[in-house]
Parts: sequence; C-alpha cells; structure tokens
Amino acid sequence: MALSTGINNTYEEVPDLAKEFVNKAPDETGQRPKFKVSRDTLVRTHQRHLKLLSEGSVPVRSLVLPKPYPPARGLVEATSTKAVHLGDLRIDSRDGDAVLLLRTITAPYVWSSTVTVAEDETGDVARLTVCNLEDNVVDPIVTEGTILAIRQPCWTRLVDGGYHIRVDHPSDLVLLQPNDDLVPEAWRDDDGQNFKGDAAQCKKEGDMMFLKKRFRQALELYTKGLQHVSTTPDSAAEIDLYRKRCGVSIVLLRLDDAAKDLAEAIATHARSTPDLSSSELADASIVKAWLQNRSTEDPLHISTRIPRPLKELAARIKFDIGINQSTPDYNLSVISAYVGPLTLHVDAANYISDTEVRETGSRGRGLFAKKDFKEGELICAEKAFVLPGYFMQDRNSDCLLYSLGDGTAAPRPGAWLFKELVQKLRWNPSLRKEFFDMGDGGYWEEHGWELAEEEDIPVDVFRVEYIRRLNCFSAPTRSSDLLNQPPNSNPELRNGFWTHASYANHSCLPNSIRTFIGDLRFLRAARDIAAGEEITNQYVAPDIDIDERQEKLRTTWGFECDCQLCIIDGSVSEGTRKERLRQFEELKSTVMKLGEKGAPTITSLKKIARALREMEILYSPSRIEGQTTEDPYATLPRLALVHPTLFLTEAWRSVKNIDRTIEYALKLLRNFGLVVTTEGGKLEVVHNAGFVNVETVRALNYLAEGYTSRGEDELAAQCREKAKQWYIIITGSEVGAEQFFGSEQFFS
Ligand SMILES: C[S@@+](CC[C@H](N)C(=O)[O-])C[C@H]1O[C@@H](n2cnc3c(N)ncnc32)[C@H](O)[C@@H]1O
Repeated sequence: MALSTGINNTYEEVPDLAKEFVNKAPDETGQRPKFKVSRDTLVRTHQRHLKLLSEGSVPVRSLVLPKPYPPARGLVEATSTKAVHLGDLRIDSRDGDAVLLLRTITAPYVWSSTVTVAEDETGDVARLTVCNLEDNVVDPIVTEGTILAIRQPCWTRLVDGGYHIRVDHPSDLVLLQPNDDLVPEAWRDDDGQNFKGDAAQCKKEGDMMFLKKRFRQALELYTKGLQHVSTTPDSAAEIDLYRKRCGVSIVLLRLDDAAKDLAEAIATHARSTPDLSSSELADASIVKAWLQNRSTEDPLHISTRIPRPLKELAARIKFDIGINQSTPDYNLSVISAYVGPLTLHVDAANYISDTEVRETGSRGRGLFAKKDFKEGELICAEKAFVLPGYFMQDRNSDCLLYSLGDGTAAPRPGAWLFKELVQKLRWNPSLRKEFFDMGDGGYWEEHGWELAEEEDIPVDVFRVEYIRRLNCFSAPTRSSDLLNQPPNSNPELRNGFWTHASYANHSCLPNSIRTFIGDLRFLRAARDIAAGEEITNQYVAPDIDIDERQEKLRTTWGFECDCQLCIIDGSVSEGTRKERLRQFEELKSTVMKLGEKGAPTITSLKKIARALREMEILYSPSRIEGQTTEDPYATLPRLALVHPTLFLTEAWRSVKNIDRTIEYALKLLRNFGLVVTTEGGKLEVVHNAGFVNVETVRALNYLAEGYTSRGEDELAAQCREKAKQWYIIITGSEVGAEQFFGSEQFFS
C-alpha cells in the first residue's frame, strides 16, 4: 500500500493537534456531548474512510496515548456489572463498574487504531475507536456484527469537534460470543451466518483460513470443531483440532492458550494410547505445568513419548515462553548463521543461573554475579521477551508512538515494541508478573494503585509504556553487523525487551558488555568480575561533557551516574570543562578540513599532535580542584582526547610510520581507560575501565601490525590474542573475526 499524506482522513490523529487539544481545550469532564450525529452520517463518514484506506490515503501510523487513566479491573460478569447505554455517558467521566454493550454495524477501518460504528441496545449509534489492538486488515478482530462490552465507557472529544467512544486498555474491551450471558436477547440469534459444518469440515475450513492468514477465523473454526467432538467423541479429530488451534495461538503470541491446547492434545493422545492411558501424560494440568515451567528438564519424558508434531509444538512453546539452562552452552556460529532480518527468533535456552537480581541500596535492584567471571566470559544469555520483527526498509511499517501525558514521542522501533508488548501481555497472564515487576519509574505507585493478592495484573498501557522506556534496549540483527557499517552511518536498530539482564544498572565504567545475535542478548565480562560484584552496563556511551552526559541519563532513565569517571569529570572546574570542549571542537574541525584535502601531510599531523598535547594538559592534576600531585585520571578515560588520538593513530598508520602508530595506538587505549604496558616484550592490561569497543580492538590490531613489522613477533601475537578476546566481547561470538581482522590493511 502506498502511503499518502492522509488528507481528509479524520480517523487518523495528528499528534501535534491532539497535544494542543489536550492541553488547551476547555475541560468538559462530566458534561454531555453537545450534539448527536445520525446513524446515516456516521456510516457515510465511515464508508468514506474505508475507501481512503483501500486507496492508501493513510499517513504514517501514529499511536497516540492520551493522558493516563487506570484500566478496568477484574472480570465482566452479568450479575455484578452496571449496564449503561450511550445516552447515559458523559465526557471523560469513567465509572469502573459500568459496562456498555455495543454491536458493530460496519466493517472496521484498521490502521493506527481500529475505528468502526456501533449501536447500543436502544439503537443509539457512536463512532468506536479501539486503540492498541493487535489488529490488521486481513484478519480484523472487530468485524461487522461483533458484540462488545466496553468497560468504564465515556465520551471522548475529537479534535474536529466530534465525539467518540475510545478504548485504550485491552481490559476495557471484551469481545462477546453471541451466546454469552451478557448479550441482550435481541442480539442473540446471529447463528444464521455462522459456519455449520461438522468437525472435519470445521478443520478443513480452519486450515484454509490459516493459509490465508486469517488466524482469528481459523481459531473460531477450530473451536467450533472442538465443540462438535465434545458431543461426538473422536480422539484423533480432537487431538488434531487442539494441535491446530495451538499452532494458530503460537502465531498470535497467545502462548498461554497454546500451552493449554497442546496439553489437551497430549492428554487426549495419552488417554487413547494403551501404554500411556494411566500415565501422568493423561492429565492435561501436569502437561501444561511442564510446558510452562521454564525448565529444560523433562522428568516425565513427555517429549520422547508423544508424536513428533506434538513434540515440535512443545519445543516451540517452551522456547517462546523462555527456558533456562544452567550452563552457557551455545553453538554461536550455527545461531549466528541462522539469524537474519526475517529470522530473529532463535531456538535457544537462556543462561541466567550464575547471576541474580537483588537490591543495590541506592539504584533500586541490580544484577549480581554469583560466581567469578574471567574477562570475556559469558555472564548471561537471554532470549527476548519481545523483539518485534518488521521490514526496516518498508514505509508501511513506519510507526510513531506519542504519549500526550508527558509529551514524549518514540520512533518506529519503540512504537512496534510497545504494540507487541501490549499484545503479548494481553494474551499471556502468566507472563505479566515478570514484566510488571520491572521499574515503571513510580507511575503505578504514584497513583496509589494496588493489586489484591490474587488479582490478575491488568495490562495498563500507560504503565507498559513507562516500563518499555526505562528497560528496553536497541538491538542490531547481530552486533557483528555493526562493525561492517560505513563510518558515520546511523543504521536503524530494533527495540527489544529482555527481563533478566535489564536489571543491570548503568555505569560509564561498566564491567560487562551487551551484544545481540537475533533475539539472544548476551552479557560478557569486560574485565574480571568477582562473585558478589554488581554487574553494570553502559546504557549509552558517555558524552565528553559531564552535563550533557547526566542530562541524557536523567531525561531517558531518571538518574544521574555516580561512577568514578562522572565524579572526577564533575569535579573539574567549569572553565576547564569548557576549554576541553572548545579545543575538542577546534581540533575536530581541523581534522575534518584535513580529511577533505586527501592524504594528510607529516607537517599537518605534527600540528595536530601538538594540539593534542595541549589538550592533555587539561587533564593534568593541577586542573582538578583539590588535586596537587596525584593524577585522578591515572586510570580513567580522558574522553575529549579519544577522537584526536584515534585520528592520529590511523593517520600515522596510513603514512606507514610504525613507531608513531604504536605510540598513538597505546595512547588511544590509555585515553579509553585501558592502561597497557609492553615492558619486557610482554603485553599487560594493567587497568581496564571497561571501554572495550571496536576502536580498542582496532588499536590492538594496529599494535600487532606494528610489532610484527618491527620483528617483535611475540608481542604482536599477544596483541592479536587480546584483540580476538575483545572482539568476542563486543560481538558476542568469534563469528566474523577472521573477516574483520583479515580485512585490516597490514603494513607492507
Ligand atoms: C533498566 S533499569 C535497571 C534496574 C532497576 N535498578 C530496577 O530496580 O528495576 C533502569 C533503571 O535503573 C536505575 N539505574 C540504573 N543505573 C543507575 C545508576 N547508575 N544510578 C542510579 N540509578 C540507576 C534507574 O532508575 C533506571 O531508570
């Protein structure tokens, strides 16, 4: 579908207008709408929008979250709910017990949200907008004739002056079956349009729908088939229908339902197999518990005692829910070869057992080592809770997320992650606890919302978004892919969510490095870590300027870093800080101009080296308050010096000056806080501040080249060894190392 500007499309919210409206329009809370729109007008407007949609007259998807309000809680029951009609509703005024029954009278418009026209029992009509639904045009959820219960309904004003019924939280919308107790008598007899075949026909028709990607219709047909076999037992058909419905649920990320159906399929198979009929496999609740227990163990040997198709589904469900193994046992080259933009999700168990989450004292909870880890060792590996897959190049997948409550906005990676998180949480109550245990920045507590002991955790979309923002990570398809990007390219990264490793707090001087291969996220030790030590990670590479650095951490994650680098950078006088930045910018522009002229001359390099020496003075003890002799930067990164040193290292290398290349490569490592000595022909990293990155790997490789040229082969080999170790730390595995190191130009 070609996207257009969406002119005349009033179903699509324009975020800037919506923001202005929310902040400036007079408060009409509790009032009745000023006018009613007739059924004809609503339907006509809707038909026009359906036409726009089919013509592609839609803008980029904008998901707009209004000002926060809590979701409806508990279950909708015919006895305990307060039935209301459209005529009873007020503007922005929600009653937690009220339920509005609606029946849709049009096909849905599905783009940024699902929009339809619906009537209540009295025949009154309204535009209904359902946001945050995992809806699509091919397989819509709210089709014409759907009966819905809207919880805590109210009128919401539209920017163009109209009114609609808007639903944001998944629990505020309940799709009802025509025979549900809540459904009014007059709407009950809708069976006429339904498929009337027997179990076999339901299955056949369901398969057809599945092939057409009409997954929800397939689900309905398999359910109907199962209703048939409940009255005319046929275990083979029953197993088949449960298995098929399980497969559809997996596609729709409904893992709880999938586990339930597969458990039924396995139990039915066991009951109808003489050898198994009296085994635990005949008890669906035991099988379901095994499917969801997060363990790789199979003490009942379930997977070896069931037919292959069921075994494969069991593996699929267990991997998708997440299983934990106690050893870091991964074939990374196989996993890496499998992974691609369309195959992000790998079949692998998590390894998290040698780390634990506990209170830190001042930074909330943190991740801690349960054993000693050597530099480079895998600390933990974890499959994503959610990592959306979509085509980066496809404009149709463009999507933006706006939160009108706090005025924030997120581009496509965050928007899709939000959408998929809502979907996964909505359909899998068993996975909610681990997600909602993550920090939401105090949002839920601030409002005084608490849950009863046994209460199902509601999917509050605003809370989901707070948790997403504070805990998600940007991920490339493979970390090693980033090494092959052209300089200064800024590839779009996906946004994903990993629950265990996300407890690692930030430090600018981290002891672990995170990497990604598909949806597997690895943490490796950037230096030796002792049992009991907190594991830290750089959320973002620190800015040179401490104020900018803290500002970024404050606005994105709500804290200021107090690592040793931040303490020392923060104790430098403002004058010196400004001077560092000024000299850095000046040098940067000199270097850029030089780059434009082609190969640098020796004279120009010497000039830059002189300027760098002057900058080094700005890091001397005399420049730091209260310091006289001791150098507070002795083992700390000197961030303003990194880029000029990097330039000089590469420039000396390009003019084949071996001694200078070695000198500046060592300086580069030092300026990253990696203090390296080569005394006695032995490479030793005497201090490692945690800045292991592609530049430091390259610096080691340049050292190896240089020492080789000087005939110092032993030292060169040690540099190469270290470079390879660091390559694994920064990419997660040794895949691609040969290509990376082989492509480097050696001195001739
Ligand atoms: C991804 S979570 C880490 C786990 C978090 N500490 C918790 O208890 O859920 C990110 C949040 O942790 C806290 N945090 C992370 N690093 C921190 C640090 N260096 N100092 C203070 N707070 C930090 C901030 O509240 C941040 O929003």
